[in-house]
Amino acid sequence: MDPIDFSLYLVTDRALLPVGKTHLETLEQAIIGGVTVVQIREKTADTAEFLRVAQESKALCDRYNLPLIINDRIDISLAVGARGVHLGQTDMPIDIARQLMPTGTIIGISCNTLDEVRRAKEAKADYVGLGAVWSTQTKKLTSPPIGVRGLGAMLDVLSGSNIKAVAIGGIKSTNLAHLMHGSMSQLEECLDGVAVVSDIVAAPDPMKAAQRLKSIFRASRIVAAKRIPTSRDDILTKALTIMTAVRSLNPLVHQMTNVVVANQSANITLALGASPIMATAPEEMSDLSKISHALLVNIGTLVSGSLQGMLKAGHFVNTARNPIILDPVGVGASEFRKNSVNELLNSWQATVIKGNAGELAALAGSTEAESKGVDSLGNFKDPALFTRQLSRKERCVVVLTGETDYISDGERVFMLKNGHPLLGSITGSGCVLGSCIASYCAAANLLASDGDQHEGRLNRGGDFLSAAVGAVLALTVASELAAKRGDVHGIGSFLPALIDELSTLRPEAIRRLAKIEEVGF
Ligand SMILES: Cc1ncc(COP(=O)(O)OP(=O)(O)O)c(N)n1
Ligand SMILES: Cc1ncsc1CCOP(=O)(O)O
Repeated sequence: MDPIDFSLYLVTDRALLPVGKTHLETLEQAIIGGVTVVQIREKTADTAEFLRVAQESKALCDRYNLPLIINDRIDISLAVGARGVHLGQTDMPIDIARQLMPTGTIIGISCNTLDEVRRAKEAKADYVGLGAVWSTQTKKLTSPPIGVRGLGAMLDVLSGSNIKAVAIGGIKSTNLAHLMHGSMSQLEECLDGVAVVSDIVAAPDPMKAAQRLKSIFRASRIVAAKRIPTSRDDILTKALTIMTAVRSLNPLVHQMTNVVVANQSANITLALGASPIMATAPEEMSDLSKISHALLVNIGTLVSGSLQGMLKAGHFVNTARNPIILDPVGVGASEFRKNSVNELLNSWQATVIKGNAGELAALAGSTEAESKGVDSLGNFKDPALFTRQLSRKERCVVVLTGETDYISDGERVFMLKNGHPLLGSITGSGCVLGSCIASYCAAANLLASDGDQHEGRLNRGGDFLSAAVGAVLALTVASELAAKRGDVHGIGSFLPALIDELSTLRPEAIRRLAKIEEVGF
């Protein structure tokens, strides 16, 4: 028998059908739209009704040569000759189900924890349904959603096995690209498919809904496979091209930052040649995402209201395919900050995460480097390796700041040694670096060709590694030039001099002064 294509797995729910639509017409429309496998899920029907729905659905699926799976009930699956059964953790164990079902029957199981995934692997399930990823109106959840990052950890457990993995719970065309990008395993294995209920079943046009999901799924898998090779000199040249583009394109950089640094962040952004807009109200996030070119999210003085704005803003910015820079300031200082960053990263995909050793350790759940409030105490034994691993885990560029800065896209790691002690002595130097990275990423994204696979993208495919390198070089080289000036006598006179130096900084100065090396492994 042909292997099942799990790409777009429709799970039915007749209770969600719009008024006037029948189960069979919706199912047929969804199949025409591109569903690749169907599961009949009947949680309240009695046996006779479940059997009738299953038989009718099987006849329809046969007409389109599509595999049918039955939720929970081995007897109904056998009765209609379905291709398989989907079991829950408290249903029939997989080994007994195998004995009862004909050879070749597909057996899937729902998994909500890493242990459940490990057990499904041992029991040789054919596939696992991982979730719920996000909250959903379709089912009353008994445990919290696992989020895209939880999914990635589950895919790590399945690495190297033949078990297929589909995600389920709250999946819609508006969050599918983020799901596909953010959930990849450390070895870059993607989900085999997505199981969807309401986004198709409750849609006014189930055919269009299925088409849209399918096209985003396909595009996301192609985008995931792409890589841009870059050498040390290449990256410097690209970083300087982006620096020039910031001035010529004058991107609008939306910054949701903390109250301590808002003013200097706005001035530094202007000095680079970009334009700042500092706004936090959730009500204006949709409008701002249409006019801005990048978003900076800095949690330095986070309150519940601003978190809501950040959650919304990120969602709209991913949809607009613009970059998001996350600065998890002092994330290790409180449970509120930790939970908030977790929620942010499960709600949208960051393009760059920047932080000091203490912050990035807290974000990664490592105890190697500790923090005192927003300051870092100590560093990692191998900062380059840590940066690369975090970048792979979070599926974005990571900038680890310190006396030496490390920047990685999960493949390569660059080590940058520019800067002056005065930069570390003013408040918010890390935060203004976030503004620089956001401005450079905005320009890099504008420079990128949009590509044809745009539906699967969370940005235009800009070179964000070079952008981050360029931004760090701009700020640190400018700090060296500012510190040398005769009118700088301490931190009070340093900040305006830094802003001046940034506004006149030229690519040639960076090329001459840059201390950048690629770290080999
Ligand atoms: C593919 C897929 N994954 C998960 C489920 C959840 O099924 P459900 O019957 O609602 O719950 P459990 O009893 O399995 O936890 C599904 N139907 N399909
Ligand atoms: C059956 C199931 N299992 C986990 S979440 C869920 C419901 C998913 O429905 P929707 O796709 O409408 O969020």
